[in-house]
Amino acid sequence: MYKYVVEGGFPIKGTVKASGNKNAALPCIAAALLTDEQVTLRNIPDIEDVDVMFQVLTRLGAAVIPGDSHGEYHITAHDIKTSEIPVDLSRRIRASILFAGPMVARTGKIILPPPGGDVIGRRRLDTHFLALEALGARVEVDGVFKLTSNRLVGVDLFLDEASVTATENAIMAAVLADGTTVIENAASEPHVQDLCNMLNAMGAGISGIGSNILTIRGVKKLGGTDFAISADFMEVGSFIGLAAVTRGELTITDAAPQHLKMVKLGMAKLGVHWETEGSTIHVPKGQSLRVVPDLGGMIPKIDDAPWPGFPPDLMSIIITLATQAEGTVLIHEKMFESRMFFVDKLIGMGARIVLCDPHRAVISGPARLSGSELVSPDVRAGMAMVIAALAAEGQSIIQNVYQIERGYENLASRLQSLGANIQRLPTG
Ligand SMILES: CC(=O)N[C@H]1[C@@H](OP(=O)(O)OP(=O)(O)OC[C@H]2O[C@@H](n3ccc(=O)[nH]c3=O)[C@H](O)[C@@H]2O)O[C@H](CO)[C@@H](O)[C@@H]1O
Ligand SMILES: C=C(OP(=O)(O)O)C(=O)O
Repeated sequence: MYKYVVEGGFPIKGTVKASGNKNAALPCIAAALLTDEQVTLRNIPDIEDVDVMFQVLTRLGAAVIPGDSHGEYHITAHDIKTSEIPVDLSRRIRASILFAGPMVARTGKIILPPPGGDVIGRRRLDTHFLALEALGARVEVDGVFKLTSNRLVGVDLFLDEASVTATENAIMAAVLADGTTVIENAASEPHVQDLCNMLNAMGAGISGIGSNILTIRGVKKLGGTDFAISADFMEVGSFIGLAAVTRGELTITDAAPQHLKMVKLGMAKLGVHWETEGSTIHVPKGQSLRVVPDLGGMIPKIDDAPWPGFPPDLMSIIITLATQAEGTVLIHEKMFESRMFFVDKLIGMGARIVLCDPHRAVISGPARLSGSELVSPDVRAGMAMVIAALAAEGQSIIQNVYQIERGYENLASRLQSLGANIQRLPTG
């Protein structure tokens, strides 16, 4: 168990390379189960969630061998020895649900203890099972989820919500089904697109990638591939937020700016700007953060939505940013029920926030923040606390950093290389 000890109040400065997208790496790792040939994945981030996914793959019988370069892994799922996902691993991450689609498609069976993950509200799994049932899987729920199937058959699916991981599970089952599947109201985030592109490189027949209607022509067999994960736009957005609140100067390379169009619009409402050159983003120093009112001087709103809307995983970051911007803004988190509760910690540091209900907060800034004792409830609130601590005067101690490091690669050392005063120390 580790904690961060942070001395705030200093601008960050330097260059950082964006890591691979966690939410793309996780389904792509699970998708390696869909073939008995070798799959090489590149740009896989070195984070806790990936480590757990690899442990599950290994327990299922796959070989996972690190390659020569950072983030490169060779995975071969030649023989799958068991259909049971170990309970200790399943409950550590939400993404363990991503084994459902590939295991049912490849072996016709999975026994999956309830997945774990962030404490950000009820996280329904209904869409996953409705989709897999429609494709021909039998679902039994008895403490664990047991899915079995003799044959998956292509079907027309209209998802009851554009769930990211449910779409990914449906895709991974449909690629090996008999016939054609059409998924309407599909999620289309960059990570869903990465998964589809990887599967097509393995021989799958997916069209409509990037839209909310996917057509999947089932094939008999998939082969190996060599595929690079795209940049983590949640990490990039977090680093931009950090540079802006500390009035620092930051260059982010390999940042996939094409994934940040709505983030740019959202952050511009708080006066944050950056420049783009190719795949590099440059955040200029000393930005004056100021809320830009809507027409007629009205209070603006920043709200999240499925892609291409403002990403829910950056709401905690933008809340912290808003505490440092002059003016008033409404933040409306529509997708998760409990993601906003961490704002009481920011209020404790001096932020001026009215939490209207679990989904809406009115924030007036700028507020002077003071260092505090904090516990990270989830990966993004944890990162938001790190950002607040680096903007605050004095020392903060952040506990439960496991919940941050499951999504941010080598965070403390990368922040140190940007001049941040942050130490990662054992608790106790
Ligand atoms: C491993 C992974 O990829 N995790 C991501 C994935 O989780 P995950 O796939 O679990 O999230 P879902 O897309 O299923 O749903 C997220 C939340 O949004 C709500 N919802 C969803 C779709 C919709 O049209 N309307 C709506 O309100 C759901 O009820 C739920 O509360 O997508 C989430 C939403 O981008 C991200 O926060 C997670 O980081
Ligand atoms: C909620 C998140 O992750 P997960 O779905 O893996 O819990 C996140 O990345 O913000």
